[in-house]
Amino acid sequence: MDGIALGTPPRFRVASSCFSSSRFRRRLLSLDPAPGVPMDRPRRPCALRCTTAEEASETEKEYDPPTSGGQKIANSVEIKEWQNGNVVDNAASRQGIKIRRRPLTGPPKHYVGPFEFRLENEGNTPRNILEKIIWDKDMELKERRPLTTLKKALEDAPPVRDFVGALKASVKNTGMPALIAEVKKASPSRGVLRENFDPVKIASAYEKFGATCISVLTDEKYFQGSFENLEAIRRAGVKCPLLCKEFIIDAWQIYYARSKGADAILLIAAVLPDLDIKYLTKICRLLGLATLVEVHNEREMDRVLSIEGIQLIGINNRDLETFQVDISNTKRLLEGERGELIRQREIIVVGESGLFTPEDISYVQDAGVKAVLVGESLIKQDDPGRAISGLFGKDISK
Ligand SMILES: O=P(O)(O)OC[C@@H](O)[C@@H](O)c1c[nH]c2ccccc12
Repeated sequence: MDGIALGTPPRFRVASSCFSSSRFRRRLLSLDPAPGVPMDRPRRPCALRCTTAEEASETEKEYDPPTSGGQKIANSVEIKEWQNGNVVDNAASRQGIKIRRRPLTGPPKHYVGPFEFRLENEGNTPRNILEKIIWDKDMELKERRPLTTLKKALEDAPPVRDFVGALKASVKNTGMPALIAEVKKASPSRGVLRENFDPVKIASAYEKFGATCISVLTDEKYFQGSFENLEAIRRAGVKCPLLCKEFIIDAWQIYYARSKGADAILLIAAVLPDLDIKYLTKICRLLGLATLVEVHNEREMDRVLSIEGIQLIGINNRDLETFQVDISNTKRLLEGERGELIRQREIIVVGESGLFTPEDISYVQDAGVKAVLVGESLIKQDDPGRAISGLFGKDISK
C-alpha cells in the first residue's frame, strides 16, 4: 500500500464547500425520509467528512453510535476511526480494499527556473481504472449542489417501488432467475456498446419483454450514462423498479438518486469499507431504497456476510480493476459454507456481468443465483427487448 494516499485522512479530503460546515451537516441531518418511512435521524454520514479538527471533535459531541434496526453497527474503536477519518487509511487496508481515496493534493510542485511542474508517483496517480473512476467521482462530487436544494425534490420524488419484492415474486412465478436488464451506453472496457441510444425506448422494451427490474448507469464520464436517463425512464411510466448504477462514495448521491426516482442503489464492496456500507445501507433504508451490495471475491463476500440485514448481494463476474470476466466466479463464491449461509438467511444473490447465452443463465442459476444483471448482451442487439428471449432461450414476457 502506498503511504501518501493512505496517509491523508479521507474525511478531511472529500469535504466540498457545501459540506464544509457543521451547520450544513445539521441541515442534512434534519432531512426527512421519504413519506411513510419511519423517521430515524442519520447521524454521521460518511459523506460528511469533517474539514477541520475542530469540526471532528464537535461532531464527536453530537454523535451517537450508528445503529441499524436497533442494532449497533460499530464498536467504539471503529467509531473513533470513522470519526477521525481513519477508515480508509486503516480499516480499509485491513479489510483488503485496494482502492485508495484521492489524495488531497496533487503531485508535489517542483520549480526549475520559471517553470513549475508536478512529479507523478505511485501515491498520487491512480493505479487502475476503478481507482481512477473513484478519484474522478470524488472531484465530481465537489461540484454537487447543496443538499438543501434536494429537499423539495425528495418530497416530489415518485414513490419507491419494492425492488427486492419484485425479484422474489418473479422467481416464484417463473422458476427462472429474475432479469435486471441494464440501460448502458458504454463502458471503459467495451467502449460504446450502442450508438443509437434511446434510454426510455430501451427500458420500455426491456419491460415489455420480461425484465423484472431495470438498472440504469448514471456515471457520465466512463459509462456515458446520466441521472437524467434515470429520471426520464421513471417519468415515462416504466413500472419495473429501477437500480441506480453509480459509484457511490457519499450519502449525497443516494439522496440525489432517490430524487430522480431510483428504487435501489448499488454499493461496491471493493470501494467501501464495512462501516461505510453499513452507514450507506442505513441511509437507503431510511429512504425506503433497496441496496445491492456488490462483491467480486471471497474476502468481499465474507465482509458483506458479516454485515447484518443485507438482503441483496451481487456477485460481479467482472473484476473492475482488471476488467477480466469469468462467470465461474459466481459459482465459486456460492460454494460451501457461504452458499449455506446465504440460503439460510434467504439473501437474494444477483449474478452480474458477462452473461450471453441460455447456458450462462442456467450455469449461474445452478450455482444459486435468483437474479441476473445483464447489459452488453442485450444492449448490443438491434432490438434489446427481443434479445431477452434469446438470452433465456425462451419468451419470459408472460
Ligand atoms: O454488460 P454486462 O457484462 O452484462 O454487465 C452488466 C453489469 O453487471 C455491469 O455493468 C456492472 C456490474 N457492476 C458494475 C459496477 C459499475 C459499473 C458497471 C457494473
